[in-house]
Amino acid sequence: MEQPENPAEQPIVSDRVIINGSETPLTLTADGKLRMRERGQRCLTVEKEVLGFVTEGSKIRIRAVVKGGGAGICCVASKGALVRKDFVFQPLSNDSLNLWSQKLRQYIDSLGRPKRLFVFVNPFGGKKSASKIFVDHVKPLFDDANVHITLHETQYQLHAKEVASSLDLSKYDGIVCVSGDGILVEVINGLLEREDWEAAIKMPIGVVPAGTGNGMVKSLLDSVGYPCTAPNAVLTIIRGHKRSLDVATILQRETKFFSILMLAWGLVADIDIESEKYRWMGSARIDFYGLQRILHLRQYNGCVSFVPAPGFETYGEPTSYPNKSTGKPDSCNPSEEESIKVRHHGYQGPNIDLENLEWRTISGPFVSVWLHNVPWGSEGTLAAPDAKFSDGYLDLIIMRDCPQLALMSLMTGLNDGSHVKSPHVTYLKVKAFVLEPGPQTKEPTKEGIIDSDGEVLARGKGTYKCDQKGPMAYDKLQIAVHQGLATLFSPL
Ligand SMILES: Nc1ncnc2c1ncn2[C@@H]1O[C@H](COP(=O)(O)OP(=O)(O)OP(=O)(O)O)[C@@H](O)[C@H]1O
Repeated sequence: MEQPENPAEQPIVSDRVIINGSETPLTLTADGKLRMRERGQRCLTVEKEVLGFVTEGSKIRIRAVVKGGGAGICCVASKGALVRKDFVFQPLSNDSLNLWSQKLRQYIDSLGRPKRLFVFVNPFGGKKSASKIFVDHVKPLFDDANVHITLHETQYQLHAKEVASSLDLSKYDGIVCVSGDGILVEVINGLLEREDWEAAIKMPIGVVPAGTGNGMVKSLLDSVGYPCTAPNAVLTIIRGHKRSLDVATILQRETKFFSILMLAWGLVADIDIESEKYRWMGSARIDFYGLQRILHLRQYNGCVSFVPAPGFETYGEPTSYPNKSTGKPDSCNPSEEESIKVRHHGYQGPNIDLENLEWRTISGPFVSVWLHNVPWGSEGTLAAPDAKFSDGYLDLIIMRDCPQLALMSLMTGLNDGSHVKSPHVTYLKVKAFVLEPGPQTKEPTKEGIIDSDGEVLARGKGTYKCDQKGPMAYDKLQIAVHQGLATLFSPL
């Protein structure tokens, strides 16, 4: 037989086997291609298409996912629905069976895929469909890939954070959240409050979309053109590729919160949080309440300061570090038990000398101030089209003023990211940020809401449900980014 010149195409094992009753050559090459000649040449890319395999007596069953439609399984395109398909072959001898089994195992093991996963399922997230998604998609695919899973259903708010803060991580190769972004944020915060946070935060985390806001998994899958579906998310985790993710530390005096998605103040926060009173409308509540907010547009006094990323140094006016005195007492400080007090054993935020950086400032009034770590805020909101997972910067989207009609068309541009091109929008990247929120311009007795990753951080005076204080006061807060601190399972 002619030997290929390319070392990647060298056979690891090659033998005649029986497929569908006929004897045929089967080869596994060093580049992980499984080539079979059964009614024409066929080829499976192990890395992409093979979930796992089992030996059944004298046969080997390969569990794979291939592009739907049957034909052309060679080199499956990255887009398009994948379907589960088994390929069964029978080696001609016991020695051959053992060799195939050994070489396939070795090849799959060399891919560094996770074998033991801790899986959170939030049965109450989104449309309460996480348990069904787990049974229909998550468990079957992990079983096919021989991944051992430890299931944990969250029973109350902050349960996932509590578990992540004390979990024996040596038993797992990753943590999976079958949920929305809320559980993912809890897990990150739980890992970072551990004494061993430096090792703990390296634990890869996967997300399977099952919430209302699935911005992180949408951002991951969309970055390679995959639709945001549960099977695509599970396949991503099985394949075991990883990427790092920036983590932003939001700090206000004694209180901190670790954010991986966004921070909003003004219009976006008001729509997100105040529209909760229309929850009975389903997802239409955002459009309905958004329109109301635009028709009765609010502007907020205040000021934002930031350390711009290279290339954005001309935005705003120069200023000095605006958060030198963080110890000042505050009359509207939240109660003890509501505060996320600084924990001296956990992660304390990035080690950046903020005082000696070049700060710039923009003064209000503002319609909206929005910071984003990843492109998608939810499955339908491409909030920050240029955001990168681990560039060490947050994308800052500011709107100071905007005519109502322009604002309406701008809001519809949120689903394709075109809003950032509007002349009413300032779009830049920052390394650190200080927000000094003020009251509404037309109603100075009323303040606003600050929202991060779906959590209300602060509710100012006269806001919706302002008797329920958030963990922070409606006052100056600081954000600094730690480049690539967390790790996610990612398609590439
Ligand atoms: N058993 C439970 N009952 C009530 N709330 C829970 C439970 N388990 C988790 N939670 C809370 O549900 C919140 C939302 O979780 P999840 O990430 O699944 O969805 P989401 O898209 O962020 O939010 P939404 O609830 O709007 O779907 C989390 O903040 C979490 O603390």
